[in-house]
Amino acid sequence: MRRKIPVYVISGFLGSGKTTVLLRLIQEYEKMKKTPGIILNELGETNMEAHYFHSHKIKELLNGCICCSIQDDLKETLRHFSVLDADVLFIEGTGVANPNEIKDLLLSPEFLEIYDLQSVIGMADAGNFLEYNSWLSSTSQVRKLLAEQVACSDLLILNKTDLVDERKLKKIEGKIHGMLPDTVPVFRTEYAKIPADILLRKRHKTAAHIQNDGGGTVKQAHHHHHHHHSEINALKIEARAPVNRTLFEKWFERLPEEVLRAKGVITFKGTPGTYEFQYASGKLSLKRMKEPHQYNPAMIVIGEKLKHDELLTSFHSICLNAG
Ligand SMILES: Nc1nc2c(ncn2[C@@H]2O[C@H](COP(=O)(O)OP(=O)(O)OP(=O)(O)O)[C@@H](O)[C@H]2O)c(=O)[nH]1
Repeated sequence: MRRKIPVYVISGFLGSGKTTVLLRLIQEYEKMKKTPGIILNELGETNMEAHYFHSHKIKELLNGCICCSIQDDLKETLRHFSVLDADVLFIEGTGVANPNEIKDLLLSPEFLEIYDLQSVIGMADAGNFLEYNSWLSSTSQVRKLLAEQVACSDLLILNKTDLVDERKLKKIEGKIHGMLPDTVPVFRTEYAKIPADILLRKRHKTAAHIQNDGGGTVKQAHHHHHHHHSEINALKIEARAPVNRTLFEKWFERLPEEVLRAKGVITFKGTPGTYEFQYASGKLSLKRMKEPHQYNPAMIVIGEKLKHDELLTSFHSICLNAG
């Protein structure tokens, strides 16, 4: 019989550090001379981070969430990966995915024969955790989603600890412990730096999630899952010409609060090269790209009840027409 493929599921809210930890997981497997397979799911229609993964066995599932609208695509992809020569499979859901759905699929009779779920690695963003959990500054949709993502973790990484002080970290840990069983370890990290043996350990106890019907066949436990992200969506904005850098940065400072995340690739007037950028935890970071790439400058903006027309108009007028 073929050896089961170990699988890690990476979960966590928008911008919490899932891709950062995924790149660490890939590195660890490459050190062991093993070939990782990756399933990457994005809410937006384009993956603006494809250059991180160009030499890997990767399947991108775009424009929807594998926990609901494109779950059939995930099933198809899992069938396809099972015949490929990958030593391990990493699944990164969108920042609004309910990881229970992915977990249940992996534990269903069809995939239980092929895959061996090692761990659901949950990422929490210390920079935003209290705000996203507060009824004063967040919606019930976001709060429920966060709680579900945390509760489903086999390992919880409290990331971005550089963005908050010790007092706040203790408060966040208190909340997280209240959402998790005592057996689930919580680790503080910056840029998801965590020892490999802690990260890669098999933590998922499959038996806890399945029932044996006594006749030798394994039945999936029945969960009632909820989708808490119907109002969180993505918008692609193309930058048809190089933009004024100062105005570009100002545009991010003035974004409406419903914008939770953005990422993309941009060129600036009077500056050579192409820049990749990330907007997460309310902060914009820019980095000049070293390698040649295949992108037309554009960004994916993600948020709750985004006003598409307003964002498009403001971006085009501020960035393209002025300066
Ligand atoms: N300050 C700080 N920034 C971090 C840390 N970890 C990751 N980041 C940055 O936060 C941004 C988002 O990180 P990602 O790893 O892309 O987050 P993600 O969860 O994959 O984001 P989504 O694409 O929204 O799902 C990037 O600019 C990272 O470099 C950290 O510990 N501290």
